[in-house]
Amino acid sequence: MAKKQTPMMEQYRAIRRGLGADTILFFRLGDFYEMFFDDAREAAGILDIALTRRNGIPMCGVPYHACENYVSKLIRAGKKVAVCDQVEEPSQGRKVVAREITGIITPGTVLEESALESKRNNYLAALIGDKGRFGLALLDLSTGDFRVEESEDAAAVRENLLRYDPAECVIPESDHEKGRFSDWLSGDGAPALTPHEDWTFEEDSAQEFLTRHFRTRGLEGFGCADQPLGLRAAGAVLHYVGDQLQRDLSHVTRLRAHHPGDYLLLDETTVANLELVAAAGSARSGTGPTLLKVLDTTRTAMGARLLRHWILRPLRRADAIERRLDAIEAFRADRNRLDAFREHLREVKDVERLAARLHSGTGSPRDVRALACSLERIPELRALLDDIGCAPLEHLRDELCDLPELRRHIQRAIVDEPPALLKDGGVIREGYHAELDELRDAAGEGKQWLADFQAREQQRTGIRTLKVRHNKVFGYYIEVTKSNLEHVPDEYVRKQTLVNAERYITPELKEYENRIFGAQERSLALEQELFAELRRQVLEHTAELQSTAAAVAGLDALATLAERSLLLGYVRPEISETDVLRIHNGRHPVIEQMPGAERFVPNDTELNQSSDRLLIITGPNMAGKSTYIRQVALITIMAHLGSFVPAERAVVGLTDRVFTRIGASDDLAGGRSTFMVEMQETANILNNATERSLIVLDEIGRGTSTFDGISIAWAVAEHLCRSEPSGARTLFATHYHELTDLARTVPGVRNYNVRVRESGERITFLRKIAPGPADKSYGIQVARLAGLPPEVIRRASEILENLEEGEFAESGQPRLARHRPKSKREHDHQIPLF
Ligand SMILES: Nc1ncnc2c1ncn2[C@@H]1O[C@H](COP(=O)(O)OP(=O)(O)OP(=O)(O)O)[C@@H](O)[C@H]1O
Repeated sequence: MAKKQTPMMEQYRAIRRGLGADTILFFRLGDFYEMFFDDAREAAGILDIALTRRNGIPMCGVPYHACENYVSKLIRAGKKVAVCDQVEEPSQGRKVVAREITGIITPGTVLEESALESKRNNYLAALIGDKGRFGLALLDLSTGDFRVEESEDAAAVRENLLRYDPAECVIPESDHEKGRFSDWLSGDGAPALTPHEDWTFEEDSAQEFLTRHFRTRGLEGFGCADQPLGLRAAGAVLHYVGDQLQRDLSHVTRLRAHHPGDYLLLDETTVANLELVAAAGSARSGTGPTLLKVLDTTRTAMGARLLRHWILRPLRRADAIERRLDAIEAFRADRNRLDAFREHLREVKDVERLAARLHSGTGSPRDVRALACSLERIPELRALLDDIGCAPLEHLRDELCDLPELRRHIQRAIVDEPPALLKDGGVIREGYHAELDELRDAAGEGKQWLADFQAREQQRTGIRTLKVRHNKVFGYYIEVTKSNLEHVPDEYVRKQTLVNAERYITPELKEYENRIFGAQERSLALEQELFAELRRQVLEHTAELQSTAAAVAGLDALATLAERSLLLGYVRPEISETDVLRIHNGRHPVIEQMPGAERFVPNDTELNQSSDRLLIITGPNMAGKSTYIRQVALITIMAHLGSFVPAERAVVGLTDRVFTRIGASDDLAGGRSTFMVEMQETANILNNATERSLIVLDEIGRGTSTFDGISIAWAVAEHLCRSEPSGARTLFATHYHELTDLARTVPGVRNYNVRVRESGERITFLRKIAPGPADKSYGIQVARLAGLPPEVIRRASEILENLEEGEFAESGQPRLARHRPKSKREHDHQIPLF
């Protein structure tokens, strides 16, 4: 386009040039934020708004007063939004009004309520790798949660990063250029990537940023001394958020060190396979049943976030697990107390995010009011824990602060139901501030005066339809319809002529108008001042509010687990330092809750390293093999997160990782076939399992030819049992009956089958696990149950018989075409290979 640019477009381009391709520039023009060029094309699609053209330039826009929802939508789509405002009043003679970027909102730093999910954290991550070690920092700006961890185990760091599911990840610029970490941070639901200057990740810079932020002399007090890389990542986070984005960080008061060894590691596949927080095939917040859904009856958003976190990061230290179990036990001991406690929790709002919003300056009068209402519940919560006699709960109780003076102050200051926006006024309660009351009286009297004035003028002029009205241009005026014009007094000053009426003012009216407006304006300004002061007072208590929020979250999660355990019939697991996993009458926590499902049949499990190391589970299709092996994994995970478990008794040895290889799924987008995915997952397990791991394998080798499949499955099973130091405890569900022979040759292998009862052509699923291999597959019976047409079933039976009788052609292929006389048995044994 050879057209000369307008000065405004030049200004736009100059500002846009400084921003990355993943950022959309909101450019303020009058009452709109406009987007141009590629920004406009992309945003119009995401926001579902019209894309137009002016002078050939693609553009779209959103009204400035409603921009929050649009920003939230873009952020949820993984975009960053730079807001560019006019920073001076337009004046004559100026070609273009000055504009500047006044804020950048990114997926990892957004605080707008509409962009956040109340029941999950919103993390900004930073990642750095150096000399074979990796450091990770995670900040949830919406709550103030800030943590670091470090490890030389790249896979563990990657898995942990994914567990936190960050919305955005900061990495050093040079790593980004080299494409480092790209395989960690790509794919569906991957975080927005933010390359950030290398020097901010250096040790010296990190030291400076962290000590400056936390106002400490050194970093020793954080207990992160052994995590220099974690601290470097944390430094970069502080620089990015505080210095580059200029966001308030004063509510980030703690940095916590996490040691990957303290947690049971769950990889991405396992989290998905076991449907811990999202149902199979569903997006991030899918709708199907999950473990989280069964367990989450939390009463507060803080509790919900914590419980989710516990499920994704179960513990690995017995003392920490026992503390949670003790707390649940104590809650369970008194059902009335538990119910009352949970009832009070209902009234506690999201104190953590309220405090963060107030820090960022976006907190509304309703937020402050909600804070006071929440604080009001604290004394009752504390009282309910007074004689509970359980150290972990007493510890949490002592962290609860009700800040009575602050609470009373807020209640005195703010009306019961404040408006959403401060600028609407009516936020501060009557009687709180004498001057405000006077101003409001003056404004109120003014309004009364207007009513009286109208009545008086009607009377005086005899014009019954005379009205005192108001608009933005003239302020207050008197309106008289055309038919009454002859009665208009001389002192009325005409301001405007309409088709049917004339508009007038009088000096008296104007004088009162000034009084009313003056009083209204001053009272609004005063309200804002008073509110700002109140907010300052709230912020002085940030530390107490945060510790209260953390304690409420913990208490809510524990009380929830107690309530669930009572309602769903769970027992306290016995945590063992040994390698045993012994479950008596265990159940699948999710399947047993499915509405309309058959009554769940409980089953036992015995796994240990010495004698029952690898269980081969055979049985017909649909018998319940997958359900059984998942249930064992889920019970193990539940015990580690400190929950009671669905069983009559469970002894759970401490476990370092749970691996799963379940089902077949193509990764078409990633260009990997079913079999390739399966083998890569298996390789990951064989390479990383330790003698402390639990492995759940469902149908290995199904994605290839039968003989290849059996051979691979056999070798994998042998390897798992034999190789040292691995020898993880394994559950192996399979249709390959050949594998049951492993029990004869490899020590530690045990056969189990899921029993069915056969009566004639019918089979009944008993859902019971019994020692020994299954005798046959019943594939055809299950196919009949599924409704395959009778002729297909008949023909399959026939082919099966041919196969069983060794009807092979010289080529080695079964003579499938051969038909048998009708009188022959139609349904019989399948060869185990089927
Ligand atoms: N112990 C049980 N009690 C009650 N119902 C069960 C039990 N185990 C499984 N089921 C039900 O049986 C269905 C089939 O179970 P599952 O998928 O585990 O079978 P499978 O043996 O793995 O089958 P396939 O070999 O075809 O994959 C489940 O969806 C569940 O509803």
